[in-house]
Amino acid sequence: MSSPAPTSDAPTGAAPQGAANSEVTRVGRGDVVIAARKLSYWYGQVIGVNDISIDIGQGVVGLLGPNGAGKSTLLKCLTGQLRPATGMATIGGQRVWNNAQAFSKLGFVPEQDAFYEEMSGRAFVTHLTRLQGFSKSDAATLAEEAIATVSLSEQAHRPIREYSKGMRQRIKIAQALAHRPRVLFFDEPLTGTDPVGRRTIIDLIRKLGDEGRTVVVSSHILHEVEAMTSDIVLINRGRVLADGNIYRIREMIDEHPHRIYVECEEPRKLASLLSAFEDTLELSFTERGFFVSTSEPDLAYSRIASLSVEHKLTLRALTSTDNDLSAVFRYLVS
Ligand SMILES: Nc1ncnc2c1ncn2[C@@H]1O[C@H](COP(=O)(O)OP(=O)(O)OP(=O)(O)O)[C@@H](O)[C@H]1O
Repeated sequence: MSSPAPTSDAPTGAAPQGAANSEVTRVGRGDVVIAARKLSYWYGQVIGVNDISIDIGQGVVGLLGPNGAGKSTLLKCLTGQLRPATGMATIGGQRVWNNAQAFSKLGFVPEQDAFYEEMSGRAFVTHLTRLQGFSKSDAATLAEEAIATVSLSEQAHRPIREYSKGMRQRIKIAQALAHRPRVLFFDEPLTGTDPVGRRTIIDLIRKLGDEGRTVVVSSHILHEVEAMTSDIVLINRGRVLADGNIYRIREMIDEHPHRIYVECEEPRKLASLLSAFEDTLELSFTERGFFVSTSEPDLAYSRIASLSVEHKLTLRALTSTDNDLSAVFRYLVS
């Protein structure tokens, strides 16, 4: 599996003027690629993001915060989809808002699906690549490469309406990669994926970061972000918690029981297998699955995956609720 090589016009550049450096959160390696200064956005009276100043270099950077923290709003401001109410965002030193040139340097994987369901995956990626200004044949070649990178070549002729959730995520990733941007944004890329799809996407994101791209990934699940990077920005109520030390956060989260939601064949059987372990603190059932509280989240995730394989209990969902993370954030900001 290979991913397209980045184009040569690598965007690096000076951060915009505005805030004193002491107020600026710095993440990622090397030169500043993405910069925001005093960035704010409101939805009427509701704060989306509030006075964010950040410099982001190369590699994978996790944007971590509970639901409603402002992650999607920040990503939309950084990618030029929303015009900030105040402040500005740049990529490679170029203002992002209303700037087609900056736009062609980035790839965006949105949280929501926005597909033409009848279109094949191949046609979807090719058409969007053409919109970046490539000729028909170049767009077709680039699309094919990107589709191979996400291991969907054999399913690319099928209409998207037939795709599973994981395949939909992967075809969205292919459209973001096809024009070979140096800068990529993923909004909650693991939502609804099964354990195998999750692993594939995590590995791909890590690889893109290792290749020297700047990859910003939002998530409300620490466990997921940690699997991709230790370079993490904490965001809550529209603000960056610059003083959030990730190791301390990890300790605090470990002190709180971690709640995992599982859907599988025969949920009661899997739950009863899990109940034998000391770190399983509580089990509660829903119509289609169950919640398990554990004091050892890392262990519990791998145990659930291996027990379901061993006992042939196909997993349909394995997600973390963000209750524990919200509790830690409330503690941090109070
Ligand atoms: N279109 C909208 N209209 C009004 N308020 C909005 C809109 N989009 C987001 N908000 C509000 O802005 C705040 C930040 O939301 P945002 O979606 O950026 O957070 P998030 O961290 O991405 O959360 P989630 O993972 O739940 O999407 C929240 O209070 C949210 O309710």
